[in-house]
Amino acid sequence: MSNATLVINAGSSSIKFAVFSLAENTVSLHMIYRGEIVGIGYRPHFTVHDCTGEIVSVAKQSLITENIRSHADAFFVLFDWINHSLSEFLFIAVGHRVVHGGEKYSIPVVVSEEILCNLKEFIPLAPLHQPYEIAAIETLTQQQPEMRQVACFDTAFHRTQPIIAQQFSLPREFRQQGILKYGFHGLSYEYIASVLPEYLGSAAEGRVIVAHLGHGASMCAMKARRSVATTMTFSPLDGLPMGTRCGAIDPAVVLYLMKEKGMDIDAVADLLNYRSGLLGVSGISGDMRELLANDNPHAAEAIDLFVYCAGRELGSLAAALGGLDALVFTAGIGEHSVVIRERICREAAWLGIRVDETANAANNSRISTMDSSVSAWMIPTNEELIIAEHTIRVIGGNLHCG
Ligand SMILES: Nc1ncnc2c1ncn2[C@@H]1O[C@H](COP(=O)(O)OP(=O)(O)O)[C@@H](O)[C@H]1O
Ligand SMILES: CC(=O)OP(=O)(O)O
Ligand SMILES: [Mg+2]
Repeated sequence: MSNATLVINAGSSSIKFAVFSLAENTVSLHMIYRGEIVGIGYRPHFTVHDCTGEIVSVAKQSLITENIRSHADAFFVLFDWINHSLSEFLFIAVGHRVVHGGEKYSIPVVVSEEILCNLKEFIPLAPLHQPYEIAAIETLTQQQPEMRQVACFDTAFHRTQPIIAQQFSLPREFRQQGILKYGFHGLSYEYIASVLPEYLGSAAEGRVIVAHLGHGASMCAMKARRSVATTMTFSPLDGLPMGTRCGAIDPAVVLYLMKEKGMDIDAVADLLNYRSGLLGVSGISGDMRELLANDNPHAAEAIDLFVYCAGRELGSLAAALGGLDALVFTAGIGEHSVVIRERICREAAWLGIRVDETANAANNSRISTMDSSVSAWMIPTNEELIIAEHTIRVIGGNLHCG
């Protein structure tokens, strides 16, 4: 049996996972399997790839996949696959993405009963993520009580931001109560920051905006590879419009809906989290790929709004950085949608970005022309690797990555 670590990354519409083997003495990490259950709740699909990128399990899963209607179903299918297919590995630890760590958790931790209790307090702030991440930890605790489980937080990367970027203009006592701009997608940004020099060379230490555009979407302004500002704030609801989330909205809209339209808290929460964004505006789907393939004008309107908001947020983050050296696209939409990348780059032409249509269409890493004063890039994210590295370090491994 060889030692391995399992990583679970529960997103709002997907559960991604990866298995890393661990060499006995050197403790170096090698990814051996990577898989995902995507489209949970609308069009579930389960795939597993080996380290060469070959699909090792999918066709056989199609029957099971039909039964995945919720994150709970997805975990059942995933753990069943792991128990049956990975019996040659001895898992020494499991690393989890946990979206909200609040003020208290700014570094990864080994999960205890007390920590789990604290993390449950953040469920109302991240209802599309935190419950599923906690469910994954609890399911594993039941199955294997001795397993060390490490929580790695999406919020942690942003704790380097200047206080002014983390503050709301509310009376001081609210800050003491933890009403702060936390920021999210931090594990993805941490990975991108770690590989930026490989792509950008010395420009990696300059002013870079990373656009994590997935089912949830945000942007992060980095100076010298550290977060200085981001579009998501107190919860993963703020900033850009997303698959089903509204993004930035005047808080008076909430007050109006409740006071004048008789909507209660649950109805408003449901509206803003599950019925808005691309889904709400199009009335068709929250999935960017489906909207791009649909010729209904409402689909086009939802995409136009997404691109427009991304363009405006880019301007705001460039202002926070005092200029811009590079723009990086990542996550589901950022990595795969040639059209959205090109349109956002065109919105940012005034900042000095000139998209290279051929390079963009070919999904090259560099997607801007060589004479573009601000370079643009597509860099696939790898939240799982960052989680695995943290997990091994937290349990005391002396890590060299491979
Ligand atoms: N080829 C593509 N073109 C456009 N959008 C895509 C493409 N591939 C994936 N996407 C979009 O990426 C989003 C999912 O991103 P992902 O980062 O995997 O999600 P999650 O936030 O659940 O981790 C969906 O909106 C999906 O439609
Ligand atoms: C924080 C967040 O929105 O995550 P995801 O993009 O995985 O939904
Ligand atoms: Mg994600």
